[in-house]
Amino acid sequence: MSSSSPSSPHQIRPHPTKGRGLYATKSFSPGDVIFPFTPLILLPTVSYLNIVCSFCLRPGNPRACSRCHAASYCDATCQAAAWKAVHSRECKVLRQGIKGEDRRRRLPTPTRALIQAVLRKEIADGLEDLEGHVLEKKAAEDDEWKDIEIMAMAACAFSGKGTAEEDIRKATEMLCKIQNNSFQRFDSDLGVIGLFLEPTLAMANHSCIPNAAVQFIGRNALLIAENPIRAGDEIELAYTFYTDPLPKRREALAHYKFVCQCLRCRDDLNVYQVAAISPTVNLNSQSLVPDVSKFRHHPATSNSSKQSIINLYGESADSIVSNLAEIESPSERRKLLKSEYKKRKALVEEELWAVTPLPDILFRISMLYGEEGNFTLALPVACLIATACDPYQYTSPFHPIRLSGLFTIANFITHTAATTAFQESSNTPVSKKSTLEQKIEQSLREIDQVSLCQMLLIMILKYSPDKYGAKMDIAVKAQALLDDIEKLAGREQETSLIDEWRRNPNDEKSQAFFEFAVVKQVNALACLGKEILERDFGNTSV
Ligand SMILES: C[S@@+](CC[C@H](N)C(=O)[O-])C[C@H]1O[C@@H](n2cnc3c(N)ncnc32)[C@H](O)[C@@H]1O
Repeated sequence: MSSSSPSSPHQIRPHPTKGRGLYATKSFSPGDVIFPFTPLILLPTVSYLNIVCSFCLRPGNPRACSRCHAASYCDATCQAAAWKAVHSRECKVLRQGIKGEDRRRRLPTPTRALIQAVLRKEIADGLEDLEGHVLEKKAAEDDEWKDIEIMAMAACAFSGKGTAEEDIRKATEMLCKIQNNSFQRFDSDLGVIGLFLEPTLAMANHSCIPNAAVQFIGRNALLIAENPIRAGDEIELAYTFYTDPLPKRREALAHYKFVCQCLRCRDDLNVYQVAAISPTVNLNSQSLVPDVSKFRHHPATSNSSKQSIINLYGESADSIVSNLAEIESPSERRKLLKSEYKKRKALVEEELWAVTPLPDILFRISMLYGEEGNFTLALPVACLIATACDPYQYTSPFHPIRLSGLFTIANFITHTAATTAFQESSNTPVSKKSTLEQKIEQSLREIDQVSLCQMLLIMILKYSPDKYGAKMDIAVKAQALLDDIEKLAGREQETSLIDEWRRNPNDEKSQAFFEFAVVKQVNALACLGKEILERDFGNTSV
């Protein structure tokens, strides 16, 4: 573990109850990059070995190493860098002693990480001081320990460094440390694509109300402030989905061998109660949240009947997400989503949209409409997520999921704008008999969709971290779309208003413009999203 220099923005110190902890040595505002970390170990997970570069983890069409076929690279630069870092030794090992490419590819990710640690002294040294809870895990003698032993034996056998009792003991110890201190390397499009370990970053302890988060750019992990952090504050991250209900969080944290004592856990606070006390609520004045003052007084913060409904119907989205991943047919996925949505009818009726698993169900529904090319339905559901789910789950407008929500809306608008803007605008009012689709199309025709899309993309850039933002996937995608929009002719008036808002967002005129052009329109679409859900997923017919 690198010791912190006097100018370092973070410092490792003993913590009274959590071992050691990572502390800030200066203050940070939400969205600030505290520090960029370069990995000691970085590996794609098995299922992504052919999809992401084994060195920088960027998705694409990487070419497999012609010797071992068990690592792939974007280009010669990444391949050369990986070769120097670890692959020259790993490649030999992955080639030797086992026949058949498929088996090599299927070595579990922790075993491959362990092989790297066994082969390279620098990696083993980097793991030395980390907490692995080895004795507790060994004493449990459960399936987890049996798996650890099997993986350790496999890594020793593969690496050819000896399979004596002492070698295996050392390997189990390193594996426990790898497991207890790794991060899941997340990609905004693909989800979890790899394993990332850096010993100083690994000093950050867990909280279900974290004040910082990790975002990845290529090989590096950026530690980003989510809440205001003062010099001397402990920097805390979430090791698990902090919007899951308490029992599920406890289960997920059990293998880290501690019971979380944060306020969310201690008082079993619901998502609205945590949002109400968040120090970042006031930053939402330039966001899709229509009335920031109401935020702190959501009915579910005090109404006991709403709280009981949350306790009864709130649950983790894990099984829904994994069941959906198994189903290829969109119509079968629709059936499953319908049955899951209906099970949470009580949450819907009480408008408790931010309670897990409802946001995940809505997200999948919106993606399904998108996949089916039904963007007029996908867009309002995405607007509902961005206004009624995301701001409560992630109160900081800098949070990557908030940015991703903005991008999803902007992306759907590029489709709806193309289809609705050029249709003849009908002067006949929308009668009660009009289908919901007609009503939405009519609403879309009344919106300046291009300006809305442009402003959402500008918001993404504004909320991306200053120095590194331009390299983040989401900011790169937003900038590319923005460049296309800026090429459109005949938008001088709109462009001048948007430029003025961009320069002086807090100016009264700019605020009114933002309220009208963005907040009002997205929230109106979100209301239509509720009607869509009721019609397609809430009724009784399948
Ligand atoms: C990634 S390490 C964090 C650094 C660790 N505190 C150390 O001294 O090495 C994870 C371990 O830290 C401890 N830990 C993390 N968060 C904690 C919390 N909220 N309460 C108690 N212990 C915690 C647990 O022992 C856990 O297995």
